[in-house]
Amino acid sequence: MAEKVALIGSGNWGSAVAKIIGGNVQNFPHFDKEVKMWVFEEQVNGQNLTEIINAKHENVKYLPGIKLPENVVACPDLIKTCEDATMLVFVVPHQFVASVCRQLKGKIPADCKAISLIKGVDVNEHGFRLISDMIQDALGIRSCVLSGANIAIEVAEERFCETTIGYRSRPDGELFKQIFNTPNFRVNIVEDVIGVELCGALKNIIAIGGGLVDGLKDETFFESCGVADLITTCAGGRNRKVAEAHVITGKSFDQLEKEMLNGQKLQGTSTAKDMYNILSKKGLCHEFPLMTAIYRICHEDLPAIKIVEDI
Ligand SMILES: NC(=O)C1=CN([C@@H]2O[C@H](COP(=O)(O)OP(=O)(O)OC[C@H]3O[C@@H](n4cnc5c(N)ncnc54)[C@H](O)[C@@H]3O)[C@@H](O)[C@H]2O)C=CC1
Ligand SMILES: O=C(CO)COP(=O)(O)O
Repeated sequence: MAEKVALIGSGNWGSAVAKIIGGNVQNFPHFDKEVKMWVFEEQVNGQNLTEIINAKHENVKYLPGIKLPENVVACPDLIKTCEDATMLVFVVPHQFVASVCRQLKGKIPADCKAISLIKGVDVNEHGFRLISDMIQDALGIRSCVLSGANIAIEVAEERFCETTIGYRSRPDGELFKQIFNTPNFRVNIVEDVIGVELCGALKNIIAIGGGLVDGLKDETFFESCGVADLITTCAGGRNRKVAEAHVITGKSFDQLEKEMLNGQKLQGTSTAKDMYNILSKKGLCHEFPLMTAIYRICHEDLPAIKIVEDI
């Protein structure tokens, strides 16, 4: 039996992946050539968005300027979009997943498979749940996840990038890879749904922080002395080289400095000590947990793994 893909969502990212999936299903004999895409219906210039998409093969509101393959068919009815599908691609903003799942509950065959491209988590009074678990719990089907360093318009313009699929069952991971992988959108699959999904959800909070900091930042940080030097030193400098060797060999920083640097001097270890002395005198260590943890690893035999726990 042919696999049939349905897309649940048609926003910026949903439309970009519709372009990829619509193209890929045509390359394999075991995929049905039609890909239905559920569109949350709305009016654009007095016309239904689904009708515009099906006439122009373009999501003029959420991904303007990008042509979608003609086998991608926009559908305003969620149930009709999914009723004959064997592979569901969830790509709605995370706040709408619960209502989508409620509508689909009991209407999806048990042998259907899902993948979530959604970056977010579901929080309630008992704690939090992965979106892929929400889908699994509601529909009784297995769900993979896909997440990566992917900006919708860049992917739609076929600029090179990679992405990660996390699977629970390897055949699911391999099957979903077939509908996403292209020469310019390279998919790697890993057996770690939780890791892939949490990376995608939590990075969005840090992205807000990144924007806030950029907004506040003194221009000096954009000179070579700022972010550029930070990236350079973390990638190729002596401080990072010796710190990595400390983890791998278990030897002290002083010993490694002698063994590896042939008389050259590490600056980070002594500066960490100088800064720690100032921070502890001023009672500010708790406000600088990264600097404090690094000082303790360098000078107080704190295990390196504590860099994660202490911050
Ligand atoms: N845009 C991007 O570059 C990327 C987005 N993502 C993730 O993909 C997920 C979906 O994002 P986008 O496709 O960008 O969507 P989007 O940000 O473009 O969201 C708008 C979509 O939500 C729909 N919508 C509005 N009200 C709704 C409702 N009540 N019920 C259901 N749908 C409703 C709209 O019709 C539209 O399709 C998000 O979790 C996002 O983090 C992941 C990677 C890249
Ligand atoms: O997930 C994304 C990049 O990986 C898209 O990020 P934004 O939702 O902030 O545009």
